[in-house]
Amino acid sequence: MKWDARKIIEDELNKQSIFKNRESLMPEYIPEALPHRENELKLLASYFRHLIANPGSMSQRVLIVGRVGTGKTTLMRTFATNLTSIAREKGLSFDYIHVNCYKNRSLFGIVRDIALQLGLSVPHRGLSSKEIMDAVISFLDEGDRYTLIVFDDFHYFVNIAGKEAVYFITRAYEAFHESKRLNMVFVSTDTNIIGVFDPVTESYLNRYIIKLQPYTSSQLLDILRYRASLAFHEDAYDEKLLELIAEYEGVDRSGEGNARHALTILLTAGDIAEKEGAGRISIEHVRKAITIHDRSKEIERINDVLRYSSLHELLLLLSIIRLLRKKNDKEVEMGEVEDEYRLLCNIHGEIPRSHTQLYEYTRNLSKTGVINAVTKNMGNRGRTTLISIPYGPLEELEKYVTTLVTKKREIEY
Ligand SMILES: Nc1ncnc2c1ncn2[C@@H]1O[C@H](COP(=O)(O)OP(=O)(O)OP(=O)(O)O)[C@@H](O)[C@H]1O
Repeated sequence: MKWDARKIIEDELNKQSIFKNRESLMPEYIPEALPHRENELKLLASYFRHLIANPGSMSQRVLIVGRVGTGKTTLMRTFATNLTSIAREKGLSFDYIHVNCYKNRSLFGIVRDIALQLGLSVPHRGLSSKEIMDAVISFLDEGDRYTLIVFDDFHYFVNIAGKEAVYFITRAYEAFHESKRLNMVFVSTDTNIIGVFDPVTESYLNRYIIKLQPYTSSQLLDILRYRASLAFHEDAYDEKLLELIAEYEGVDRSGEGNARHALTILLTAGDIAEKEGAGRISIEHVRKAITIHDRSKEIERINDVLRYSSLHELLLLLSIIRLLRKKNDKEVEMGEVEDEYRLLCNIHGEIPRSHTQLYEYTRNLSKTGVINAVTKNMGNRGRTTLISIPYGPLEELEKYVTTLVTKKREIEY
């Protein structure tokens, strides 16, 4: 038969996909409905009632805690975007700002991000956090504006920026809040985070805390039903598949109660069926997806952490992985990691970062649980940092981090 590129492409394009809207199963998709989070949504509305009823009467601060995949980010985005449109319909100038504290881990980074999201222009250097915050408050005052700032993944900021920086943000209502235009929500997976606030803030937040419980299988089943109806054609799946996933992941069935996991498994099962040209998803496709999911659990965990890492932080991590594999050892020394890192930089045509910067990256990777780093006294050889990675397999991790490096380079160049 004649080899016909056009026909191959056309056949593929004309193939009926089982997906109606694959994107609606992606983690960043914001669904219109959040089954089993109605009460939390009501609670948020009651805490922020003043913003609509009597703007400027108070500055509210709320803490949201819950394990990974319990819907914290989606709940906040849903609440804040709806509140914004209600406020604007009432003629209020209202801004919702979502600060990602993994991406912005320093006080300056966070304050600058708030200013930028409000449309202010802020130089990279030259201004202090206090000066930028002053500019933010003046902007709000002059425009008679109100704002809700959501600090997502706040625990990263706490761990890396330290207590004083937390104090600056959480007590900003005293220093800057005379006008009562700032409202804040702190979101965290760390259920003990309340302990990092100063005593006054802690006792305040204790009254305004919303705890999201991990989902049970029957709750996950409702979520899966809803999301599957958005993502797939009706005849591409059936209830049994969803039940299998819900039972695997439900917190009452020894799963983690993580909606992200459940949705990822459904998406993977759909992808496998699509790749096989099966026309519909089978129980076997779901089983395969669960196996893949089990294998990549650790990688998925660090995926959240590494999403916003800089190119050189990733290159350093890649050096650690490569060296651990090459030496087939359980730990490696910082000095040899730096040599490997310089080698990698050379291969990629990158200028290596300084020792101090690398030390900073190591600290961050260790604090976020991607690596273990301990300083050891080596007798007359002085002190050294020993680095290990307690999960794996490293072969898969290397592939994964290499992909991240490639993607990062594509974005940067
Ligand atoms: N009640 C729900 N209904 C529908 N989808 C949900 C629900 N809860 C969570 N999800 C979905 O599960 C995924 C994870 O949710 P989300 O990112 O909000 O969780 P999270 O608690 O913020 O997790 P992380 O701590 O990892 O940021 C998203 O795709 C979200 O749309």
